[in-house]
Amino acid sequence: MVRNTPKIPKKKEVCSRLEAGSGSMAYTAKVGPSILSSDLSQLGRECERMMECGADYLHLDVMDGHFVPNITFGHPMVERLRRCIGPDPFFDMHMMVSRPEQWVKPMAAAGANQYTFHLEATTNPGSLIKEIRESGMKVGLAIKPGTTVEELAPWAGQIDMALVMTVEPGFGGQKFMEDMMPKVSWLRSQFPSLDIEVDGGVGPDSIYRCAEAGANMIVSGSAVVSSDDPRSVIALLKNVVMEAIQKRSLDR
Ligand SMILES: O=C(CO)[C@@H](O)[C@H](O)COP(=O)(O)O
Ligand SMILES: [Fe+2]
Repeated sequence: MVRNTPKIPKKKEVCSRLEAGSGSMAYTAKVGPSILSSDLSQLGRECERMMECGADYLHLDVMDGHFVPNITFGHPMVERLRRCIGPDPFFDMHMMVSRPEQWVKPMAAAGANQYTFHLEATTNPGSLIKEIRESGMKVGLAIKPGTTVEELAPWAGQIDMALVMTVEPGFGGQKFMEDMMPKVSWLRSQFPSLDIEVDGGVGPDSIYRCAEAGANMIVSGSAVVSSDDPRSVIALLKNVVMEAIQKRSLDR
């Protein structure tokens, strides 16, 4: 797919943009359960349960049966969920869809907070980023395991979050791909203030590698949702990431 790419921004440019935007260079540890593995007939209740157990945000997986071989839900469900759960929980929409441009406005109207699209799904990331921002949402940019991090880098100065997939998108409950960690480390070294999310097979066994590599936004589906004690799993994931962030700041 031919993509219109800008030059890779220098570290300093990204930092000053983020400093200007947020007043701080610090990124924080956040855990966002993916509700894909939960009982979707009880979506509202499941989301409330996750927030009560200490989730920082909710990661909502939208699949269109075309970009990935699975179907979940779309903006009408998100709108209902927003009404049911209230204005506070942050909705990170993971848009595994072939035409991400199509759903920006409907998702914004439905109450989404962040629109994370796949780089592989568009020929014009720049105009999509602009449109998402103009719709009042934060911008996330995701890459599948086969996409290099260098392809994402030119956009890093314009996005709020980079999502490094640690499984092939489409299904929950898959095995964590440790060989994606160099992508996270590279992004963290080049863009020290960027929010970096990992998604797929992340749980108590794999969190140490994610945290050490530099991920700070942790999506966890089956490990959290299917646990007898989701509160403890969320707390563990968050603590491991917080400690890694602290260590990194002391090493600087
Ligand atoms: O986007 C996806 C899968 O495509 C993820 O959000 C998964 O749903 C996470 O679930 P686990 O792999 O943690 O079970
Ligand atoms: Fe996801």
